[in-house]
Amino acid sequence: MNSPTIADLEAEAVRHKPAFGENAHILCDNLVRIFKTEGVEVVALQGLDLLVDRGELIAIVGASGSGKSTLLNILSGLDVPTAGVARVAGVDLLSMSSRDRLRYRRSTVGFIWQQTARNLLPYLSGIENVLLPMRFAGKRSRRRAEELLEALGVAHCGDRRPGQMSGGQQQRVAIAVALANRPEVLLADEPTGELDSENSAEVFKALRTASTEFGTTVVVVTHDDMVAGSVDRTVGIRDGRTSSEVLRRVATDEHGREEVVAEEYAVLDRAGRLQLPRDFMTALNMERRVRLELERDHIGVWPDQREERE
Ligand SMILES: Nc1ncnc2c1ncn2[C@@H]1O[C@H](COP(=O)(O)OP(=O)(O)OP(=O)(O)O)[C@@H](O)[C@H]1O
Repeated sequence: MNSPTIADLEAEAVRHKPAFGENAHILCDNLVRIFKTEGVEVVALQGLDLLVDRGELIAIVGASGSGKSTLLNILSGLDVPTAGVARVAGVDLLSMSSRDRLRYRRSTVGFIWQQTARNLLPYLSGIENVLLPMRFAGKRSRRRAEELLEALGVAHCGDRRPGQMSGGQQQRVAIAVALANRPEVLLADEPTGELDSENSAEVFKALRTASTEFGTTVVVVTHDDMVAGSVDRTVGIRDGRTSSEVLRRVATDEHGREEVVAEEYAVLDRAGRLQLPRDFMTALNMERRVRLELERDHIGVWPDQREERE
C-alpha cells in the first residue's frame, strides 16, 4: 500500500477537526462592521468572535460605544455586517435575501428594546399585542398567548393597555410578544434599563423562564449588575471585540454550603490573540511589547525591561 501524502494527511486532519463553532446556535467569527458617514469611517466591530450554545442565557457587557448594540442589531437581522461570519440557528446573516430576512425577523428571532414604549402598541391590550405577531405569521392562537402571559407572570395584564401596566409588566408582556412565534433566539437590549430593582428582578426572571421553560437561546445586553451577575456566562466587549468572559458555577464550600463562584477569563481568538485587561497593563507599565515565557502549566507575561532601561 502507498504511504499517505502530505495532502492526504491534511485532508484527514480537516475531516476530524470540527469547523469553528460548527455546533453553536449563534456563531460570530471575525465579525466586522464599519459605518461610513460623510466620508468618516467608524469601526464599530473589529473582528468579534462569539459562540453561544442552544438554550444558553448569556449577558453582554461593555463600556458605552464598545459595539454591543451594533452586535445585537446584526444578530436581529436589522443590520448587515461589513465582513466576517454571522450565523444564527443555521441562518447565514450575510447572504440572506430580503425575503429570508423578513422571515428570519418574524420567526427565528424575538427582540426586546430598552424603551418599554417601543415594544408594545399603546392602543392594544396585552393579549392583543401578543396576538399581533402571530397574525403576521398566520398562526393566531389565543390559547398560546394566554399561556405565554401566564408563564411570564403577567396573566392579569391580558386585558390592560400598556399605559395601565408598570414598566416591569410592560417588559414582561414584551417578552411574551417576542416569544409569540416560538423564536429560537431572544435578543434584549438593556431590557431593565428603565426599571427599578424590583421590576428588573421580575423581568430577569421572565428571561430565565424563556431559556429554561421554552429552551430559547437568550442574549441580553446590559449595564445592570444584577442581570450580568445572575447568568452563567457574561461576555465583555471592548473596542468592538470580545475581550473577557466571566463564568459562574455553583460550588460547595468547606461547611457544605452552596455558593456561586465567578471566574474571569480573557478570550483567546483562533489566531492566538488575547486582550490583556487595561488595569493589568497600567499596573505593570506594559506597552507595545511584552516578553512571554512558556512554563509547564502556564505562560508568563513580563513588561519589556529593555524599554525601561533605554
Ligand atoms: N449608524 C451609525 N453610524 C455611525 N456610527 C455608528 C452607528 N451606530 C453605531 N455607531 C458607532 O459605533 C460604535 C459602537 O456603537 P454601539 O451603539 O454599538 O455601542 P454600545 O456598546 O451599544 O454603546 P451604548 O452602551 O452607549 O449603547 C460607536 O463608536 C458608535 O458611535
